[in-house]
Amino acid sequence: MPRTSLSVVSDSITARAPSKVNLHLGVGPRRDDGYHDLVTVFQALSLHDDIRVARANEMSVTVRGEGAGSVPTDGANIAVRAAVALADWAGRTGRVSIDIDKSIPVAGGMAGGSADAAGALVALAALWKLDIGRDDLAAIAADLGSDVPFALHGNTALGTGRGERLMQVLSRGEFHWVLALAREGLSTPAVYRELDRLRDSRSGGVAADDERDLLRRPDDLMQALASGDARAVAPLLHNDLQPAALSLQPTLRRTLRAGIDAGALGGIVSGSGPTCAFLCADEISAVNVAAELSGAGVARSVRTACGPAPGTRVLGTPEQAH
Ligand SMILES: C[C@](O)(CO)[C@H](O)COP(=O)(O)OP(=O)(O)OC[C@H]1O[C@@H](n2ccc(N)nc2=O)[C@H](O)[C@@H]1O
Ligand SMILES: Nc1ncnc2c1ncn2[C@@H]1O[C@H](COP(=O)(O)OP(=O)(O)OP(=O)(O)O)[C@@H](O)[C@H]1O
Repeated sequence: MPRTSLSVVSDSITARAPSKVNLHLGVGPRRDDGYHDLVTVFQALSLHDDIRVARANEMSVTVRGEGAGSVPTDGANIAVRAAVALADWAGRTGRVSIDIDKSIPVAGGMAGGSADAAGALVALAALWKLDIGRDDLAAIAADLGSDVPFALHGNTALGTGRGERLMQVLSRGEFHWVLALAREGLSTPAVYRELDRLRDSRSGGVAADDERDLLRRPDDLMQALASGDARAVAPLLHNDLQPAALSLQPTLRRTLRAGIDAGALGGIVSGSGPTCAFLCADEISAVNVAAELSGAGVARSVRTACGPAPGTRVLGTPEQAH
């Protein structure tokens, strides 16, 4: 009988978790708890991390790949926090090894840590054969971080609250992206703080009317996504955090300009940045834009990716792992 991965995975399970870009990110004023209400449209991208878990004598985590040197390998790693939270829910000890293979840039605004948390949750739920419903898993995910529920969900979704409340958005076809990875990361709380500072310095804060505008649902964008027309989507890309990210890393302006000059339909800072995401007309255009951006020297490295990608899932066969 051929050896299937299910026999392999009785000892270890690997989950694949997507990155994300926010096609629209409307940010309300700072709340009393320090968070900001959002209205955001997430799209999951094919750039992913793989998270492998196995039974062990004690909890451990290793990280390799993109930016591995700057990721903690102790209890501060969000995948470890996810394992502890799921073990608590299940009333068991969390003695597992977690091995993370990163492709998602660290502190890049593409929810890399959130992907690792989602990957640990899904892989461990399978390893421990937990009978856990989608809602309980989403609640644990939301406690770990605002982007973690979307990393579980994948595809394209409207996020509200702090980004953890999700509704599926209809998106037709495939969108082709080029990602320009920056040399230095940006801290998410620092970017939100910079947005508050810019707003306070300009107008003394956010007025009630502005607040309604900031948190308006982007219906035009949602229609464009349903039509599958990248040319209609591109001019509707919007990120309220972009001015704050540009204020903290002014060289990103040059990156955004270079992507448009190279032929992208539109470009945006991804989430809290500093990764810049460029939407292209098709796969060939994306390859050309990526080549030109690489040559322009405005990024540490350049990748192509497709969206929407599925949510975090267990890799069932060895073939699927490629
Ligand atoms: C920028 C985005 O990636 C857009 O999807 C997310 O809003 C960030 O989500 P995340 O990294 O999962 O963030 P969390 O771990 O929940 O929060 C980190 C910090 O970001 C800020 N934060 C995050 C989410 C939110 N809706 N408002 C905030 O102000 C807060 O300072 C918070 O302490
Ligand atoms: N598994 C992990 N992967 C990456 N970073 C981690 C991980 N665990 C903890 N961290 C810490 O979290 C910080 C933020 O990393 P992350 O890659 O999630 O940022 P991000 O992609 O900008 O987040 P987001 O897009 O959700 O705001 C890192 O600087 C790192 O110290």
